[in-house]
Amino acid sequence: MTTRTPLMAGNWKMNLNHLEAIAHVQKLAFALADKDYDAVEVAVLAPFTDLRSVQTLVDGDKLKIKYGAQDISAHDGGAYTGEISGPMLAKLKCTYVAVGHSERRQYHAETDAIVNAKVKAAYKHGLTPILCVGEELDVREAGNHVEHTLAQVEGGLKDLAAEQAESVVIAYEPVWAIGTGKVCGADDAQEVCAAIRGKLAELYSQELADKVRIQYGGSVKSGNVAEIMAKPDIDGALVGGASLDSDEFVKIVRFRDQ
Ligand SMILES: O=C(CO)COP(=O)(O)O
Repeated sequence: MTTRTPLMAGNWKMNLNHLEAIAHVQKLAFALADKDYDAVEVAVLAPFTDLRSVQTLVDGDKLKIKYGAQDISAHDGGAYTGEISGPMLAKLKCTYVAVGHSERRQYHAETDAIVNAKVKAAYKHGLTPILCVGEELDVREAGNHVEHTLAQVEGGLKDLAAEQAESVVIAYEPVWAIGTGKVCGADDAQEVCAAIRGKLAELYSQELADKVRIQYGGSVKSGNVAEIMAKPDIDGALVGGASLDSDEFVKIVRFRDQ
């Protein structure tokens, strides 16, 4: 049985300017410094305009906090107004990049083919994609949530070699639980996360599936994180709203202390 280090990542979405980002990361670093948090990996997914400031702080103070972006262009460079490329993110030493977040799928019409191209762009430039998947409410109500989510996993990883896929992070984020306060029950989240691991075993191997970290995201808070993290196939959380409050995010990172 492989041991997977939990990954607790804050997705700031379109919040915190670069000055607020510096203050926020400083608070996180201070609050996490008094105790060894090696057992949990902590990351922030910041707006593009914050990344240089976050990099300077993390490098300068040798912080263990990892950082990354919330999107990546499928293209390496050129006439793509408003886009940010993999080489640009790599130059800023980003570790992670979220790909296929439901808000990108919904508001920017990202299809599985686009998401797949972005996953490949991330690997091409040494970034680890956090591939976001999950169903809308009507899909869950129709009982098709597992099938729908697994199709997104398969589409996102299409033609990806095992050497790459073994380091992917998959975030299961049921759309109806995002920003709504409606957390998916821990057993329901486990059901889908276990199915995702099963799909990875089918696509690659059980050994690879056992290595991949699968996060849950959707209204995660300090009050529900321990129950979610107790599930065998859930290896971390992708936290939106609650990651903007440094005290609350620190409590989430320290879910084991509860
Ligand atoms: O979308 C999310 C993280 O990517 C979840 O957002 P909330 O934690 O605000 O529900």
